[in-house]
Amino acid sequence: MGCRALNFSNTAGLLSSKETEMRAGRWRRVSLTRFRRTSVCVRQQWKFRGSSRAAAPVEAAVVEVVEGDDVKSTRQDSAYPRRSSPGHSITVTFPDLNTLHLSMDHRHIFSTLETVCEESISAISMHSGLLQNDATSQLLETMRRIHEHGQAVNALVSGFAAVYHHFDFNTETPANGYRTLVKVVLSCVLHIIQKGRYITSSCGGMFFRAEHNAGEMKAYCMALCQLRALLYLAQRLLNNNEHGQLHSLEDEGLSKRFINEYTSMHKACFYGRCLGFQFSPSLRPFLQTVVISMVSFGENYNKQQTRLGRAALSFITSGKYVVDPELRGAEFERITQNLDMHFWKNFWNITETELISSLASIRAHSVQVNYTLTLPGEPLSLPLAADPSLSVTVSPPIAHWGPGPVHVRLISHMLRQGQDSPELLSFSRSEGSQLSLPASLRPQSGPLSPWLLIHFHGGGFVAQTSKSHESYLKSWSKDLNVPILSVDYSLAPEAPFPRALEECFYAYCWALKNCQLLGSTAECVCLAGDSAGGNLCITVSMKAMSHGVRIPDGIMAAYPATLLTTDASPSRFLTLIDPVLPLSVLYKCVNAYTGVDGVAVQPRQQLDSLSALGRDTALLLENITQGASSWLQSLLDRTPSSPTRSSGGHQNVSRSVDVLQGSREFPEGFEPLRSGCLAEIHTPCTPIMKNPFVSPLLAPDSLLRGLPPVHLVASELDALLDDSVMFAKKLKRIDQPVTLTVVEDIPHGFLSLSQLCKETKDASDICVARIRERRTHQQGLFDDQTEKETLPYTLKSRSWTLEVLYANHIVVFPFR
Ligand SMILES: CCCCCCCC/C=C\CCCCCCCC(=O)O[C@H]1CC[C@@]2(C)C(=CC[C@H]3[C@@H]4CC[C@H]([C@H](C)CCCC(C)C)[C@@]4(C)CC[C@@H]32)C1
Repeated sequence: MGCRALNFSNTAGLLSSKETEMRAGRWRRVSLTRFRRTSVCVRQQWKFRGSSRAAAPVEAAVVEVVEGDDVKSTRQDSAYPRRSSPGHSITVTFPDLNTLHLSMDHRHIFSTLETVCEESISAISMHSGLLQNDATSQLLETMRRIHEHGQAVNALVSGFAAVYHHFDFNTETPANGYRTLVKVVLSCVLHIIQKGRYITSSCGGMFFRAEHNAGEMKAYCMALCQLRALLYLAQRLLNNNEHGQLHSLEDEGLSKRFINEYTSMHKACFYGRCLGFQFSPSLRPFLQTVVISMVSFGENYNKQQTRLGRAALSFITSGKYVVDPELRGAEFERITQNLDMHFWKNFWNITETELISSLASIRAHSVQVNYTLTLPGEPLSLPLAADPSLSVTVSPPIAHWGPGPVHVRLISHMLRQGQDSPELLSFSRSEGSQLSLPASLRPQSGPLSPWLLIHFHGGGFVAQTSKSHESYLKSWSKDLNVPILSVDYSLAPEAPFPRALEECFYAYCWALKNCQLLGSTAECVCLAGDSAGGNLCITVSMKAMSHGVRIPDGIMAAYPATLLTTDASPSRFLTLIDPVLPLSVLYKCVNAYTGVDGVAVQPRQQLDSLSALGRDTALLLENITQGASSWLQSLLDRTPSSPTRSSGGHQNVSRSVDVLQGSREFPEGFEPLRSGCLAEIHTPCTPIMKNPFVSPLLAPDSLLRGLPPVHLVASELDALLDDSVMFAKKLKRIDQPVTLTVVEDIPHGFLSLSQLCKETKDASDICVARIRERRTHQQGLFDDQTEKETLPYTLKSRSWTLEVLYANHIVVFPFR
């Protein structure tokens, strides 16, 4: 058989032939290998033209072909037995199932869900007949529940779909928390459809693993039930809020009630089998690794003294969480609800251990300059922006423990003038091997760059450093051909607000004054930051305005936190299901930064890393022995009725919280699943949280007017999406220059994951392009001939291509 195109009438039974034709232009041809006379198989190779989803693989699909060219039915199934016998090759036009829901009406999805439920119920009943065992009856019960949830969720989704466009930033950027919730629900339903189809078609087979499939379905059923609860909460929010407003700013009581609900709701199902179902498939293995590492680290957290020791022990105990997703989910829920801030600081800083940072640096670009510097805490005199003949004195950071130095890291792809000057080197800290190179071995220094990028890292104000963000900064320095100064501000809870802000502002002013030492003429200075760092970019600029010093030429804030109050918003409901930012952890960050936890304030101690490493290594052997025995012990101890396990169970969970029974956030007859362990969320709403320098979204217009152009790059599946949407709207309302780009399918913190897959790399490239846009504005800088000659790798020519690509990255949301 030669190559020919199949006339395909229905994909996964979800598209009508008319729609199929309409969307034909979006499909590409893929090659299929023929297995038997009537079936063909395609694996992980569907691509969607011109979309950021381009590389998203889809699990295997089986297409059944009847006579001629017509496809009778299609199934998607990762577990479908694949025979590897070589066969004929045919070509079929096939859409990406991942993008299918983008082009579909949600009603269609729900009617398919209904059919799938009915078909699977009758197939299971038919095949199991009188010999129903535990697993098959569980499966039947689960399908019935899904059917019921599906009907209720369908009505809710229709309600949101009718109004959610009112909350968008503009028509080109259709994104807000309501749309996100709907998208997450539909993604869950599509997973159920896919698994349901498989069950229907294979439950009669000899190799059908009823118990495994019942477990999978049950997990998705629980997820759907909890998502239904979130939709009810979001519906309340929608009814309560003013037109176009996403946060419940006017009603603190409502947020408190939501938080009470949240604390008791079951979450483990989102961290077990369904972990990261909402994200791009290429990220799921990584998320699994992070969650497994986290629970193993958490289990050993109180037992061990050192980070390295804990890491080794965690590695050993992680085995049980790999094989048992329910146990993993329950443990993750327990950890996120109860462990203290220091656990998160330690775990989030795990990337700084020698082993992980050297692994990460293997793929990172190499740079000629990577120095850590300590800026002395001395007053600076800077010219007034309004009248440069006058000057203003900027005092060093003083909050909480008086004047002190500020730590920074200078990263530059190429060595430039000033960067090897004795004056700069006098600020250097021990790290940075290039500094010790004899002059003869040092690369020749290039010219000063006309611009400078100042970076503030994320990490919830409590964790991470410029080093954790080094890998993407190195490639930015190359792509943008710019020196980058990343600030290692002091972290909470030891250093609450305003210490970090003061340090960042001081570093900004120092860089303006000493730009030549950093290899720049500072004709164009941009600020960039992610998450908590995005917040600092905005607040540092506000501080520059209020001090009368020069403001930066542009801001690029990736998924920034702009509102640090406890107000609910639809995207914030994602914290119930998000493995990266669970609500209880966010609260701990906010409380630490705003000083609510009242931890004793003390200057940051710089640990002598060499002696720490020595001590770590000494304890490592001891830990490994202990770890191995404790893992064996835990395996022996495990019984099916152990308390941790039972919290993942359907029935146990729903009965576990009597206190909240009868709470009426939900309609009669519905109750979400409850958790076995309550989260401890301490939520005082203090005035400091409303301080505009903590929550710039609440800043009066007068404080925001005069800000430089702000480029926000947010993630559609991020709990902080609404923070970006509302901040962009606020700036637009007062005619401030602002752009909002929303990327799909990747979580909060995607910059830290930019080496992981194409989607995160593309998102990082968008951030680069947004920063580059500022430079494009400064035409003069671009025409600098010396710059072009000495730097052949400048990506000026590529920027056009990228700009075309970006248009596709702006979320095109289908559910209007
Ligand atoms: C019920 C509704 C009420 C809603 C009320 C909401 C109230 C919330 C209020 C305010 C919100 C704003 C608070 C401040 C937000 C700050 C956010 C903020 O800055 O969050 C960052 C926190 C660190 C992190 C999670 C992140 C990004 C990347 C992550 C890193 C990626 C890889 C790293 C792993 C450790 C690597 C492991 C390797 C291994 C295989 C062992 C990992 C996960 C470390 C943590 C970071 C985002």
